[in-house]
Amino acid sequence: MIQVKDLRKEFGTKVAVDGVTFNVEKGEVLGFLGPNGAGKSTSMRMVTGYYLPTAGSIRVGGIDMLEEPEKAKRLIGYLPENAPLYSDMSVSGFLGFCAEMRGLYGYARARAVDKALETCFLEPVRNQSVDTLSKGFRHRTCLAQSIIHDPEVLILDEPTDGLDPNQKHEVRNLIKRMGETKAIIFSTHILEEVESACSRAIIIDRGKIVADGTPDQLKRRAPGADAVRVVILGASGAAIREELGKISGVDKVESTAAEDGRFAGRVLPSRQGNHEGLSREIASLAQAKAWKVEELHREEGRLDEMFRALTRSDTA
Ligand SMILES: Nc1ncnc2c1ncn2[C@@H]1O[C@H](COP(=O)(O)OP(=O)(O)OP(=O)(O)O)[C@@H](O)[C@H]1O
Repeated sequence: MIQVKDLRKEFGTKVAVDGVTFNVEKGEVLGFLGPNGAGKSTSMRMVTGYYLPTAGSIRVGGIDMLEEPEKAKRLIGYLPENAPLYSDMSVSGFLGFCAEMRGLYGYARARAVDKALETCFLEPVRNQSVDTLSKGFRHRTCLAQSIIHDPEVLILDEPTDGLDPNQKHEVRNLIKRMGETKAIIFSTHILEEVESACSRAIIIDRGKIVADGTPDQLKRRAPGADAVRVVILGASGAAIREELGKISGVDKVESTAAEDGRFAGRVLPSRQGNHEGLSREIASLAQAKAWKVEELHREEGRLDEMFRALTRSDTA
C-alpha cells in the first residue's frame, strides 16, 4: 500500500533523510522509532506529500506521489506533530467542515462525522466548542479529522504525545484496531508502544534505517538478549564468576554482587551462535561444582537496549 524507495531530503547542506526504503501493507502498523532529529517527521511529511523529496520515490495505493500528488493524498489521513486546532466550532461542526474539505456532503458528510466521533470516543463532547476541549479530547479531535474520509493509509506523527496513560492506552488500542484494515505508520518515542501496537518497527538514526523487524525480532537483536541471570551460592563470588566465564560461547559475566560464598549477576553470550543451551550448561556446571543455584533465568532482549545500541541522541 505504501512503497518508499531511496528517499532522501536535504535542507541546504543538512541531510535529514538519507536513503530510506520500506513498504507497508494493509493490515500492518509500522512503528517509526528514532531519537530526536533522526528524520522521522521529515520522512512522514514526504510520504504525505507535504515535502518534496530531494530524491527517491513514494507510491501510495500504486499511485506515484510525485506525479499525481492530489490523487495519492486522497488515500491518506495525516495527523501532524503538534497539530494546531483553534476553532470556535463545535467538535461535530469542525469534523463536518473537514469532511467537506474531503468532498463529502449531505448524508455522506453526516455519516462520516458520526463514524469519526464514534471511533475516537468523542460522542460526549460532540456539541462542545473545540477551543474549550481538554488536551485529550482535543488530541482525539485531531485524530478524528485525519480519519474523517476513512482513508486506506494513516500517517500519525507522535499520536500519543502529551496524553495521560489512560488516553495513551485508548489511542494505542484504536491504532491497533484501525491497523487491521488500513496501512498505518506512526512515530513514537515510547518503546512499549511499539510492543503493544505495532506489527513491525523501523529504527531510524541520522536519516538512515538501522533496524527493521517485528518487535520480537528487534528484541532478540538487543545486546542483552539471551543473557542468563543467576544467583549462585557455594564458592567465592570471584571463583564462581571465573568458572562461568569459561563456559564456551560466553562473552562476559557481569556481577551485581560477588561476595564470599555468593555470586549474583548476568552471564552474557557472545552475539554469534546458538544460546539455547546456556542455562543448561550453567546448571550442569553448578551441579558438578556442588553449588546451590538460587536463581537461573534467561532474559528476553529489551527494546530499549536495542534502541540505545543502534542510535545516538546527539542529533541537532
Ligand atoms: N524545515 C527544515 N529546515 C531545516 N532543517 C530541518 C527542517 N525540518 C527538519 N530539519 C532538520 O532535519 C533533521 C530531522 O528532523 P525531523 O523533524 O525529521 O526529526 P524527527 O526524527 O522527527 O525528530 P523528533 O523526534 O524530535 O520529532 C533535524 O536535524 C532537523 O533539525
